[in-house]
Amino acid sequence: MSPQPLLIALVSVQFFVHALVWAMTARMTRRPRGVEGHFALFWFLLAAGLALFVPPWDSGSAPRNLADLLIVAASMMEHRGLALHWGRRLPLRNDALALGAAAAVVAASFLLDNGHGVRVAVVCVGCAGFMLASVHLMWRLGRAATPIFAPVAAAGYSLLATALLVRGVQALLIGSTTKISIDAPGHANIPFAIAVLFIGGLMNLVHIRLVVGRVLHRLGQQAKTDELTGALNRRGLLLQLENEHADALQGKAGYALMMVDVDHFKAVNDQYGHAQGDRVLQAVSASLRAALRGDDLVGRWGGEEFCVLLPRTRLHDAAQLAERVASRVAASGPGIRVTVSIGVSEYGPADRDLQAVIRRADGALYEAKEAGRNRVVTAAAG
Ligand SMILES: Nc1nc2c(ncn2[C@@H]2O[C@H](COP(=O)(O)OP(=O)(O)OP(=O)(O)O)[C@@H](O)[C@H]2O)c(=O)[nH]1
Repeated sequence: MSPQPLLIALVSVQFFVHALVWAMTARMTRRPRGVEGHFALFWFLLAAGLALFVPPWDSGSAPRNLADLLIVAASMMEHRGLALHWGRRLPLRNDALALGAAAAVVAASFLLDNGHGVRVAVVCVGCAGFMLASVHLMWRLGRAATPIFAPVAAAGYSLLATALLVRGVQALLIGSTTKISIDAPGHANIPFAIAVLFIGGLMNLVHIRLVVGRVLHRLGQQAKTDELTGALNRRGLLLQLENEHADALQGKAGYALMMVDVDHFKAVNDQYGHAQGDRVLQAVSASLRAALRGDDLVGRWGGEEFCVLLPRTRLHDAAQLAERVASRVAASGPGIRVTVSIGVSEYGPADRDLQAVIRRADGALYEAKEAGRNRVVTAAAG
């Protein structure tokens, strides 16, 4: 056996292993139709396509036509996976049409015995087309989330697509006399097989980077979000507060804080039950967000207490916003009506640490409760 089929067999086994790993990932994440499932299918189709090149059949035989189609279908699955990653749901019809067109050309070349050149051109142009569509996605949608990775991956895919297009045109022009392809009969093109292995490894790295990045991003979001209300949790809001405070200490614009506490919430729970209480908390959180401005951040501070960060806001304006919040909550919903008490404070130049600003808002909230609830109390910076 010449080293060529052996090398192709090794590359194919390697790609089957990639397929297995992605299939396991899709199973673990329960996303068989998600990005992971698409990548599993991509690697499987590619590995199966390559496996068909291993036996030393003559170029133009049916298995090789099938291999070409499998490789084009693999590119389609990869493109669909990448599109899903960036939140695009592609109409399957378009891809099926592209694949159908490729199948028709391959079948025609097979029936007319037009041989090697046309088939190679179909594979190259088909794969390059899907790759260029992926480049478009990476550039348009991926850059915002990963400003370095997406352009680098897009550049890599563009290079590969260009090489494939050049090869496709060349195969058409030179026809079956070309000796570059892995299935050129009797031709041991070891560097080509090694290049396929190497490029495959890089593509798998792209897939791993995308999926791991997304999982980490989702975990990061979950760690900062309150599950019940969808607002930031205490940790998430504290991180933002610390940033805002650090900016204020460096002389940038100050900020104001609101501590918002639902009045007599224990009575709501006692009277209507915990589940209804939960719904009231969700409604209060939604009212807070609806009453505030785009930059303001709402966090659930604990239990039935919310904290709101108002960047670049002075005490007077914060107090007006707090009145708006209180009336919005009191007027909200056809369900159980509740009121809130609000303590407001602002950053002052003497506040070396964030806790001082929080303590003042807490103190003002306590005063609002003491004064009879359903009101706003402000605490000026010392
Ligand atoms: N349903 C529900 N209740 C909660 C949750 N977290 C805390 N609570 C309840 O919120 C209530 C808070 O009661 P208190 O601290 O006495 O305050 P309050 O009844 O609102 O009285 P004031 O604040 O003084 O007006 C307790 O009964 C807690 O069990 C939650 O996630 N869901």
